[in-house]
Amino acid sequence: MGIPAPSEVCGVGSSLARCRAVLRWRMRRGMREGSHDTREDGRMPPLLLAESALDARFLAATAAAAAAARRWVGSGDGMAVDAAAVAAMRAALSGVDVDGRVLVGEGEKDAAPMLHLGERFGTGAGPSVDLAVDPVDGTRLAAAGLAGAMAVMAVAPRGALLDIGPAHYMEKLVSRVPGLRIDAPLADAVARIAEARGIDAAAVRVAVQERPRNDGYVCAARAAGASVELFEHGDVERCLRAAQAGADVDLVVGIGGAPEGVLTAAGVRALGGWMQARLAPQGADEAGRLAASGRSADRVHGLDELCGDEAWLFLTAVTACTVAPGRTLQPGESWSVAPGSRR
Ligand SMILES: O=P(O)(O)OC[C@H]1O[C@](O)(COP(=O)(O)O)[C@@H](O)[C@@H]1O
Repeated sequence: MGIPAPSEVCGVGSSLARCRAVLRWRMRRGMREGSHDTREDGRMPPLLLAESALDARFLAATAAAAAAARRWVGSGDGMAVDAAAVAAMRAALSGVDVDGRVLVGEGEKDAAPMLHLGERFGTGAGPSVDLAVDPVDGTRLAAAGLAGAMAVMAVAPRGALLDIGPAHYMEKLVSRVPGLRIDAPLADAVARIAEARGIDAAAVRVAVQERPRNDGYVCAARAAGASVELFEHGDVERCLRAAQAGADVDLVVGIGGAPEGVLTAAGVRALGGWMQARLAPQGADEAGRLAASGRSADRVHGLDELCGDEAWLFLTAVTACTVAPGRTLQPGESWSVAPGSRR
């Protein structure tokens, strides 16, 4: 693993101290300013978004999407929520000084307006980046005027994000406690969390998206003695919380959206959390497309494969979102997590 980039959680703009830290870091890594060439070892150079204020541009893109979507909060019209967010996000991304590619997007799954897979964005100047994006995670929450909707994206060096291809669904396990295995009985995870926190299994809080496909996780968590929170939408918000100490949730587990899984990984990694995932096709069509694309639903992906170690997460609340213990973003408020923000 490389030397972690100096970074901070939240906020647009760089402090003088942060700029000095970036310079020191770059000198240690021996990098030339503005260089995006492949290094001698064949790896891409680090993605230094903050030093060129590109982080602010990406955060502005989620802010623009959220602002446009807010017009439709409570309207009952989820398509309008998504369409407004997508148009605003696309416009905001067009002028960013990157050679950008949408690698992971959502629209096809819900037949919603979308940023297309493979779509290019940016001016072409600057670093080559890949994007995992959900213009609004929690579209139906926003349409119903409920909390938990956000405009969100992960940005990483080209090739660093897991290319999920035609996958729509993914099994996820997210926690603050390292070493949990998605292919082990859920009782093991509950026991390890209880041990790590010095609490009884009954005090371990597991969040599961309420879907028939997730009934088995609910039964297993309850059988292990844990307490289960069922939620309707918005697994990104809960996964981010589960990755942080002191949160109201210890573990998020179950099958949810695959794109959300990839962009969640960027935040989980940067916050020092733990995540494993595997593609989980729902139905023969998705399974067939996955197999035809050469992807396996058996393979367990850790954070290295999901997002690498240089991915950023950017988000803006469409409706109120609690992204960290004691940190509720009000509509329009933004938050970013830079690589190495571990705390
Ligand atoms: O609603 P489905 O099809 O079960 O998919 C689950 C996914 O949908 C969501 O609940 C909402 O996502 P969108 O608002 O982007 O549609 C995600 O949080 C979750 O990962």
